[in-house]
Amino acid sequence: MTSVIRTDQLGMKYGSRWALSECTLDIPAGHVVGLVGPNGAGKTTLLNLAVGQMAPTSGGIEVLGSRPAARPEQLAKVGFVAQETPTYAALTVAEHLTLGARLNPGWDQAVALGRIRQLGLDPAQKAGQLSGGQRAQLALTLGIAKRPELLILDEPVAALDPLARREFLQSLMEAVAEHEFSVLMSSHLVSDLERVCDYLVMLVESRVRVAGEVEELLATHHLLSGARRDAPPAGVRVVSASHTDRQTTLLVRADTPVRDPEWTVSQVSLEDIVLAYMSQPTMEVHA
Ligand SMILES: Nc1ncnc2c1ncn2[C@@H]1O[C@H](COP(=O)(O)OP(=O)(O)OP(=O)(O)O)[C@@H](O)[C@H]1O
Repeated sequence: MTSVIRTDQLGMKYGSRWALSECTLDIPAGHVVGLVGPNGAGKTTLLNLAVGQMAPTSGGIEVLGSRPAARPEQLAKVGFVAQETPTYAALTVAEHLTLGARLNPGWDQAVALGRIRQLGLDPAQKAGQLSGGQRAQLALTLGIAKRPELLILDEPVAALDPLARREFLQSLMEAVAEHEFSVLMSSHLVSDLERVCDYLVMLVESRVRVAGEVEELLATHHLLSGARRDAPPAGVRVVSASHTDRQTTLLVRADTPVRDPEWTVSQVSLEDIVLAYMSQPTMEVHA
């Protein structure tokens, strides 16, 4: 299967500090990938490496089969909406589209105009006078009208209110359904990602903590509760554990169903999984 992003022991160091280390990933095409992790985990660093804005300190990265930004054809295949959805305050909406058309060989003006009309944006309005949500939608329009194979978005909804976030993600999903491109999107808002992503990559303290298809992550993680004890059931890896005087609760990864009568097994949400990995950066592994 084609990979959109493949990294091998990828590392990036600023001064003496690793912002990303030993990052090995192979993300198949055709997914909406959520990139999550606490502040400073290395998400923006990974995205900037993926768009070729900087070169890695160690290891390798391939995006759509070549080195990021290696050739104009490769640049044309990757759209990027950087953090804080950058637009030019002094340019009108229409001028942004003109600029997009000039800079991108695969530019689809019909798609761009259709989206602007659908969003109710005034082509004559300057980007500096748009609301945060409208600016984000304009930046997304530029990314989509480029007709990329992979669209990378760095925290695109961070500054938006819940309604604007929903509208933004809705437009993104409509565009994905219509044009069939892959998406890699970082966000802190796991509940939003849960609605739109079918693949998750989680970074904690500059390392990949977990990566995989959401469906598989949900199928292989469980919440176990039972009488207080220290030992988990056989064959599970404990991701996080909490105890009261009488009860133990474990979030575990298990490749086969847990059928131990001593434990009550419940389903977990993606948010439960993310929070468990975040709260226990050094995961214990039990045989
Ligand atoms: N230009 C830079 N110079 C020095 N250190 C940097 C630079 N950019 C990032 N860092 C450091 O690298 C680490 C990873 O930063 P990065 O921005 O990739 O994290 P992030 O996961 O995107 O964080 P956030 O969620 O807060 O945006 C942090 O410790 C940060 O301080």
